[in-house]
Amino acid sequence: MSEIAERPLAPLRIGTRASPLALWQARHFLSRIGGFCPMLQGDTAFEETALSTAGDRIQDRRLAEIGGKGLFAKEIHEALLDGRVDFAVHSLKDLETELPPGIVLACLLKREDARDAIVLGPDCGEPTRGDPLACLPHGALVGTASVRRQSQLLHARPDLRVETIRGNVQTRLRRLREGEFHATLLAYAGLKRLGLEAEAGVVLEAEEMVPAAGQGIVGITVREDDIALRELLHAIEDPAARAVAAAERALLAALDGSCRTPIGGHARILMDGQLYLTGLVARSDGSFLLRRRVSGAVADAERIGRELGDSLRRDSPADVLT
Ligand SMILES: NCc1[nH]cc(CCC(=O)O)c1CC(=O)O
Repeated sequence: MSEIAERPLAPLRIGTRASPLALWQARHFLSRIGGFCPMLQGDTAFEETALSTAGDRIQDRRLAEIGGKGLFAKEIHEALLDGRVDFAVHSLKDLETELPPGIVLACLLKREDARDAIVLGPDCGEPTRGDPLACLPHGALVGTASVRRQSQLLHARPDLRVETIRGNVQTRLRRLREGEFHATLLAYAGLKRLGLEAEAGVVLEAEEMVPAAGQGIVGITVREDDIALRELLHAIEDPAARAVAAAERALLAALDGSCRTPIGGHARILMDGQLYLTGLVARSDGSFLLRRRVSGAVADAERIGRELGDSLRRDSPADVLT
């Protein structure tokens, strides 16, 4: 056994990004684990390390331009592998599908609402019943850095204009209030966790705006050889979150799009016990959009995801998935 593997269980060192949302998620996880394991309750059980990542430092460009999701996790993976932290808490949607050797996704927490919400600025209409996008005036400027949200918006409403806006949730809301944009789209899960759900003007159904794979799920990574911690984390994992995440992440991996490809993936387990997976591939400008829904046994989640990904890939024009 390595030195790292022989350390006592407490204090556990937790690695997280420094944003308010990341810190909320880290503390939420700590309360879950403390509730399960009395030895890990209270302030002395954990040490929190807020890690600054390249994704957080570079704020003026689209993620797609600067290298995508890996930017958030790279420094966190390194801290894990060096033994500076024992586990790391992530928004699953920001975590690449293929983790570096030696790191495993040991635990997924129960999913928060996976839908996207429209946050309306001062110049927008009131949300109405019926068409959820009707609150956006003709030609409205929508701020988002997500090609997935952009493509689906423009497909439904070609009159809209989209401009890149990044930064954490609070920064985006401030810029919206200052009148830089008519509206922005954010994950409803993030708003709820920050106590900002009242900001959501309209919550879009997953069929209207297919969420990102893993949206609303918090995932915990650990070193592969940390068997004791993996067992503990396995015990608090939400099996439904594991199944839907497996389907959505297999879909994403099979599509193998670049980080510039708009891809959506959303799975649910319904009352009949079956897993339903919606996948989406689009062109950023909305001129092509393909959405497909399949279902199957929960135990086959990964295969369902892979097969849907393959089928979407087969039926998409060559320029979309390059
Ligand atoms: N890419 C940033 C990010 N990563 C996770 C969330 C929200 C929380 C979640 O999806 O679990 C957000 C903010 C957003 O997309 O509005």
